[in-house]
Amino acid sequence: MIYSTTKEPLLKEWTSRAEICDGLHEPVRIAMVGKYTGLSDAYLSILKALLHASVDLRKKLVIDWIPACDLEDATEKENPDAYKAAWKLLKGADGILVPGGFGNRGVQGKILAAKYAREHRIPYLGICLGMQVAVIEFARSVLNLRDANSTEFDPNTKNPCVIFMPEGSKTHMGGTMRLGSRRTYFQIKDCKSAKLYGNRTFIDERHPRLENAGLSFTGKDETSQRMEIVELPNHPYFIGVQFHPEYKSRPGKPSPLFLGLIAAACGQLDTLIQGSGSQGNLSAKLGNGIAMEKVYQKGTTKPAKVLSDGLYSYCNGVQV
Ligand SMILES: NC(=O)CC[C@H](N)C(=O)O
Repeated sequence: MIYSTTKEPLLKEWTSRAEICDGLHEPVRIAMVGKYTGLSDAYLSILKALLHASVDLRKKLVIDWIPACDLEDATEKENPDAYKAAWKLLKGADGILVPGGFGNRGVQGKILAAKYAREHRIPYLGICLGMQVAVIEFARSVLNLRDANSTEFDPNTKNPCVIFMPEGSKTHMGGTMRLGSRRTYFQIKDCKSAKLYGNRTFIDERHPRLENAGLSFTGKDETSQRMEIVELPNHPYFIGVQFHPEYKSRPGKPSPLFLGLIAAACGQLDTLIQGSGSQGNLSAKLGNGIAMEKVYQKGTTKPAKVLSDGLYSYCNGVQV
């Protein structure tokens, strides 16, 4: 019975992606500044999302793992070699990603990474905690609120710029988070994140909080109480999101924000954004079901023709 219904597996899409992936040689270096850098599986969804986006843009993904603690002043004294190595990697990166996380350890290093990205105009994507540290850093450095902090790290801070949600637990890690797929409404049309999501008025992304002033809060929840997306409008690419876009990234359907990071890291963000929008036809199918139709040749900024079978490139899990 089974034989009569089984068809030839359709592997063409997968094999063509794998072939393209194997042939990629132009590197894009992304610094992953996290807490569990010795255990890459801790960031598996993010690695896959980075891979989906870089293969789509025909770049060979190189991940530079940077333990956030190693960027901190204390490490300079205790372990100068680790400190030097961490800063060398950060300074050599084309783009910086600060993923989600909990607890105090490494937070100062993540804040320093966000500061470096902001001041040196390096493309930055902050996810959840990565968004929160970007906001804390902005409040401290730009708004001069020296003790600005999240109440998760300093419950007594006079300048809380990240707060516990009133309905969540204040005692359990993770009790602070919104869970599942939630709607985010774009507040500003002319921002990079809205353009990358095809100029839609809202998106549904998955969560596993935030209030402030100064940065551009380009996406909020349906109550406009919770900040979901922050951007620095005058920076080449500096975006923080409270949700986790990596969960919706798929082979052939890369997450728009990861595509944006990789494109910005390669100096191709304008080309990518120009191809998006209701009239536009960017590359491949983006997350959230947005259809995109062009792919990019490696090393060029010109869209290339779609693969012969109309499918897009990907490889199955090769990590550098
Ligand atoms: N997923 C995360 O990065 C969580 C960030 C932060 N610790 C919070 O609870 O809001």
